[in-house]
Amino acid sequence: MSLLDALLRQGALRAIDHALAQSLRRLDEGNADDRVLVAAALASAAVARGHAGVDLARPQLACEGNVEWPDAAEWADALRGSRWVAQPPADAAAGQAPLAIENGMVYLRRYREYERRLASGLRRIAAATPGSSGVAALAPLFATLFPNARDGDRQARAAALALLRSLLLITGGPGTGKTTTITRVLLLLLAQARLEGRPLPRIALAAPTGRAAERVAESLRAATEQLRTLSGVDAALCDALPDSASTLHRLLGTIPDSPRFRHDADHPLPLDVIVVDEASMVDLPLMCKLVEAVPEGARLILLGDRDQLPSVEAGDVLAAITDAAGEGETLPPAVAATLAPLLGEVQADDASVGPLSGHRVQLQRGFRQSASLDLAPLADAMRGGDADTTLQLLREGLRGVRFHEDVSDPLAGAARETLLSSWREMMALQEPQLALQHAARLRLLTALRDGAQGAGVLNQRIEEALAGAQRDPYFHGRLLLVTENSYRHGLFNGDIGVCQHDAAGVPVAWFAGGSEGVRAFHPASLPAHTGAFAMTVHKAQGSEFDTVWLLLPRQDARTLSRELLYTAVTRARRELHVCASEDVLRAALARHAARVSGLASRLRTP
Ligand SMILES: Nc1ncnc2c1ncn2[C@@H]1O[C@H](COP(=O)(O)OP(=O)(O)OP(=O)(O)O)[C@@H](O)[C@H]1O
Repeated sequence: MSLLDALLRQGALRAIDHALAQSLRRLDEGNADDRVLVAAALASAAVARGHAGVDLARPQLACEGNVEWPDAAEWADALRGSRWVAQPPADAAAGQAPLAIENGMVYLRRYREYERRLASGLRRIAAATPGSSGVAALAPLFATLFPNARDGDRQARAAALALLRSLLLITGGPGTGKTTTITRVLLLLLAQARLEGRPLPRIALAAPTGRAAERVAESLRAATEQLRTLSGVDAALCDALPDSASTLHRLLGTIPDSPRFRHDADHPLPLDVIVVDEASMVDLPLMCKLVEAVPEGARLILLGDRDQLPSVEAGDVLAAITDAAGEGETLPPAVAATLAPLLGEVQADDASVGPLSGHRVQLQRGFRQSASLDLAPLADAMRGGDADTTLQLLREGLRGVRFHEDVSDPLAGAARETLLSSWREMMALQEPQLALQHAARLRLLTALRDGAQGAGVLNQRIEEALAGAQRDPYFHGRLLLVTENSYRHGLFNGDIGVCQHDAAGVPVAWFAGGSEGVRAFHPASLPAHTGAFAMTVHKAQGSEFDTVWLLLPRQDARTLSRELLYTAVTRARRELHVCASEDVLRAALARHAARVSGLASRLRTP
């Protein structure tokens, strides 16, 4: 039996992966090399698992078939001999063949092109260097904004570097001050333009989801209010800071029924500074399209936490870019000299390892300390995959963290009433705004979408417990999660709403936003949505809740990883409950959600 047929029989391939291989087989009139067909099916399967392509040395990452895989070198030779497989030089387009092979990876042509175009776009932006002549003149304002600049303050380093870089990555965990820093960067750029008599830069702030956009805008407004309290900061410049953020899709301008956007390389964004928050959630195609739409001479600043889950779609783009940019511990000597009026003496060396080195600053100190939750040691242990420390911390107890060891159903037993009573409180509210605020208090997060411990079943059980088996599908107090973007409604994947019945008993779905703070929709007119009392960790990315209950599955599952755990626990603001067994925690922490991608190596090439 051929390898392709064996994989199909084992159910290891999706119908669509198999269909691609079959179409090549038919075109070759039955003479096709089985290894080429399997590579085609795996390249397609790989994308569905978030990889840019299939690594021939690690095919099991794309598909879990129980087969003997071909030797990687011989497999690559067979592919190079096929008319279906292009072997383009690194910087050249792949031509018309449906597959491309490069550095031991086989790609569907489109994804190889996204990767190549993204790498070339990022190198283009990184290579443009804004003038450094006005830097010293900013020293007084800089010292006001960053009083600890000369003591190695990372936020100050990031802000200073932003003045000299067109491409900058500011990475850091929750509460390390990414938004605070970017607000000050934007103020400095406005002040610089003012000092030099130039028009003020046109600035846009964007995020991959509507919820993440709302959150960053909220933090930016708070950071701006803080700036107004500093003496020496011009209120007119504060007024010129952005006070809203949009989704990346909206920024780029969706075209109905088209994967293209209104803004692209031929119609670049009419902007000078583009800031993208939660960049870890941006996938390969979207990041490629964004970067191509950045006009010549404009700045692109990416903010994110590289230890969080990568995007659901093909990518892990932020991780690849940060890998290529290096740790950013030191500055190149010329940059350090230029920034000396702002930062004092900074460690410098010229161990430049590629076009992106010196374009990243990692913020390290967490500022959002909660009096009730001591999360940092646990988040650090999970991020590093340290299972012993994680278990020890969970068992010994940290402030605000409870470990429900071996509990696999928080809706049974002692926890049930704790969870339900909070939601019942929300159901008793009549004010949509208050109910939406209450909704952010508690969330049950699960690693799985399907099955008994999946978000779907958990929601059904919670809804039944709250409103009965014969419940109105839009009962008063039901939480809703939007699962697709709808520009018509202004509702986006990940938005949370609450149903309430008006005085006449008519159900209305309320969402945050609009001039009044809340917007009303008829439930029947909503875009695709589900219940939201429980949700997957993936869907919770970009949101925070006062109390998080994290449920891990009874058995290890492929979706579990240290990134998933880290993302889940860092959603909690005040209280975290973890329901898991030791075995599953260990298995999850041993796994990386890393994605196969050639982007980092493309970005290291000068
Ligand atoms: N240098 C600082 N000194 C004191 N407080 C700070 C400093 N930087 C940030 N903060 C405070 O820490 C909190 C978190 O900051 P901020 O929202 O900028 O972090 P973030 O990294 O953007 O967080 P998120 O994880 O939500 O994206 C805010 O309350 C902010 O005022």
